[in-house]
Amino acid sequence: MSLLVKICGLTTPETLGAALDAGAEMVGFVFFPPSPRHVGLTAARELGQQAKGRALKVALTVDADDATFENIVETLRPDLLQLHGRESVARIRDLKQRFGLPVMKAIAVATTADLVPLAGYADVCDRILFDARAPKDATRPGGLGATFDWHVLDALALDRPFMVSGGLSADNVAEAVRITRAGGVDVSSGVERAPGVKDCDMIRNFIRAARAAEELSVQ
Ligand SMILES: O=C(O)c1ccccc1N[C@@H]1O[C@H](COP(=O)(O)O)[C@@H](O)[C@H]1O
Repeated sequence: MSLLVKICGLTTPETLGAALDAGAEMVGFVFFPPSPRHVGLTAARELGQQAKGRALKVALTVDADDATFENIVETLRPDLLQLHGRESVARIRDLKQRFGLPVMKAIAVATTADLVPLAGYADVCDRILFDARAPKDATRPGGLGATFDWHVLDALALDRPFMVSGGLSADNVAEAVRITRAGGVDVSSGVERAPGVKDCDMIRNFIRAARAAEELSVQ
């Protein structure tokens, strides 16, 4: 199966256009006010219209309430909800029932102990995202450009599609795919000039590097 590439934290028509033109399968929009990539609802509506039918639109939230989800669903019309907080299995079940959308749960990883809750989440989620665990004093649980030890996933047995993220860039994406055997990769900081400032060339380079990794892995 081909590798899915997700470019996350897009905030402008130009950078979204670069991701779409370069063939990203998923484009992510961050709805988390403390993030430098946070998008308001008006921008989300416009970016959503631009991406419609060209890539899956992913709404990233962190422990959001129902009213926030209602606004996001109404404006962005997401194809996938990425839950990047401490959402419980019960909360995810409720969200899936309420909005009828597939869910990708982010699991914060530093050691193999972080994989313990996975079984419960795998039961209810459509996809899992393994991301680097943020430091305790971080202002956000992701989007920090930090990697984790990909070998933590060595013994992974998961009956759900999964992606990896955390500090990926054009320079390390091939190695991340080789070690984790992930079906998808997700990047934000690694295609930015400064936090929240995406760079079109870096987006294109990342997607090119991910495609090269894909070719190596099928040989
Ligand atoms: O991007 C953010 O600001 C963000 C905020 C809150 C939760 C997650 C966030 N980003 C996601 O984190 C991973 C890894 O990002 P990076 O490539 O290391 O910068 C990715 O899924 C981002 O979309």
